[in-house]
Amino acid sequence: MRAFSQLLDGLVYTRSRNAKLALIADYMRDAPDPDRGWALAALTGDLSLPAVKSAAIHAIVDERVDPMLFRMSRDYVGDLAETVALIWPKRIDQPAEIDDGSLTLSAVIDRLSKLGRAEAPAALGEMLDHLDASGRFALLKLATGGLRVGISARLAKTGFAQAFGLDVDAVEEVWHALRPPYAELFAWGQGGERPDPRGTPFFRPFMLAHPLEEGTVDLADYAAEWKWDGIRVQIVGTGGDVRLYSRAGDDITATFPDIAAAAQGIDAVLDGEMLVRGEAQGAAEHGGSAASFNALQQRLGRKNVSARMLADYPAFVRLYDLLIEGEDDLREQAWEARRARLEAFAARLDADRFDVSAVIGARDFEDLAETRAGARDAAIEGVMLKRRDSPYVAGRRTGLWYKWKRDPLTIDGVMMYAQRGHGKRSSFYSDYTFGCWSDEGELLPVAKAYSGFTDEELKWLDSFVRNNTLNRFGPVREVEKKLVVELAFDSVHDSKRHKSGVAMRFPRIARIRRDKPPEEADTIATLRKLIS
Ligand SMILES: Nc1ncnc2c1ncn2[C@@H]1O[C@H](COP(=O)(O)OP(=O)(O)OP(=O)(O)O)[C@@H](O)[C@H]1O
Repeated sequence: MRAFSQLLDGLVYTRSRNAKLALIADYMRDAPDPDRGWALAALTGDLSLPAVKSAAIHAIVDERVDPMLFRMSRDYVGDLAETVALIWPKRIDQPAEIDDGSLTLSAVIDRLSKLGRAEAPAALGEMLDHLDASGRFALLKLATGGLRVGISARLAKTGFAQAFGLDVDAVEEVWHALRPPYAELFAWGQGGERPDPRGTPFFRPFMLAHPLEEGTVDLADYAAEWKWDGIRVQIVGTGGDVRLYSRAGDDITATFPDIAAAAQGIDAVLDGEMLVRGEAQGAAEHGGSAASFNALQQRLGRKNVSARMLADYPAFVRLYDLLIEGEDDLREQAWEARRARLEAFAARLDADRFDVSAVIGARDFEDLAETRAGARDAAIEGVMLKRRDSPYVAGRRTGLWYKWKRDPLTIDGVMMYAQRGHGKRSSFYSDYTFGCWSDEGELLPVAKAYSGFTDEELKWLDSFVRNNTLNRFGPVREVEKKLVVELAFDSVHDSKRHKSGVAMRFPRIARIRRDKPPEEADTIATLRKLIS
């Protein structure tokens, strides 16, 4: 437990990605089994323990900690686990160094996984008594579920891979077939056999695209498809089971039971875009019948999907690649060959739930550019270009796939609030909230933007904020409503969370409009007209 808690401490206090990786790799190399496997599960978010409710922690706190001290520290520290770890009192009969190293991470996990609700406070109290402050922090983080120490699952896997000289994508490939504490994975790292995930539906890392910055491609070498505005999904069917994986490799089968059911029985790995049926604005001309991202968003992140949801927002997948069919791994083959196999395969699937992303017919690049410029379908984000002879490779490989996004939408907003940034920007007011005018003539926030300006402009914006502050509340400054900025964004949607009723996707600053008076900034009504 001591080594694990030191690792968490290190991760909390380290900003640099490489330093974090080194900490994880060192730990993975040196810690004993099965502790390091449990640690890996905790770091990747794959450890599922019955979370101890914060009520249980409050119960032990009431019993053991001075309430005044708790309240003050909580206000100061914020996080419950961190607060309790800090102020937990030692008993008088205890030696100064409580954590003698005998309490292992595995023992803690075992204990937590069997903990009943009634016994939780006493058992936690007893464990806390045996740990130092870092250990207590680690224990309480594990107990409350979710470490939140600023690392992603991918970073944890990369650290593991680095420790044993493995390729992280190769680790990703077998990951979903294994369960914590990943004995087979560590055996592989130490020179053993690569775990064989056959018979288990498991995720393969996705092929990604580079932006087509400038220049053109020859359409004799590249095929063009629309870039659909949904979420990437991999459908894996083996041994009668079907799993759906997101871009990050998360299992999203439970969120899309309609798709999983329709894919039942396939023996293949398919790649495509999850969308929701509907007629997005202008859809018909491009094979359409997809709603905008707004509709899909209603389905995302849900575990228990009601029948109503399924009926109101029916999902379907627009397929664009076939990685594996039966025993045939097609990834080494050319895109064109895979595409032919995909079309034949998809013809056997339920047409309500699956279609194939059409190849855009264009005479040449200019013709394609014209078609792209004229595309009004709100479910389209731009164009994808795929080299006809390219294999399917994980990650972004120059020259194989390009994304060529549509020009962004723009609107003029007025700066309302500003906050300091992070890291290199922590001494600048670099994070801004912008508003547009309501029908009643009130300025309402519509977007937060922190990018799109040069270093020079940042300095200018920072001093604008400092010289035009009306009020301060906490870290936020309210500024005089007089600076107009042109905001670029990818799309705009209805939003119940914002008073303005709208939310933008990927807003950024396109231009500072010092020439424009705030009264002439755009209205929310204008913004609403751009809702897709
Ligand atoms: N026809 C298509 N072929 C491949 N990818 C597509 C297609 N239509 C939409 N996409 C989406 O585009 C993404 C490819 O772009 P990229 O590799 O840059 O990923 P990204 O970082 O998610 O990009 P972005 O944030 O620009 O959508 C895929 O992850 C996928 O979700």
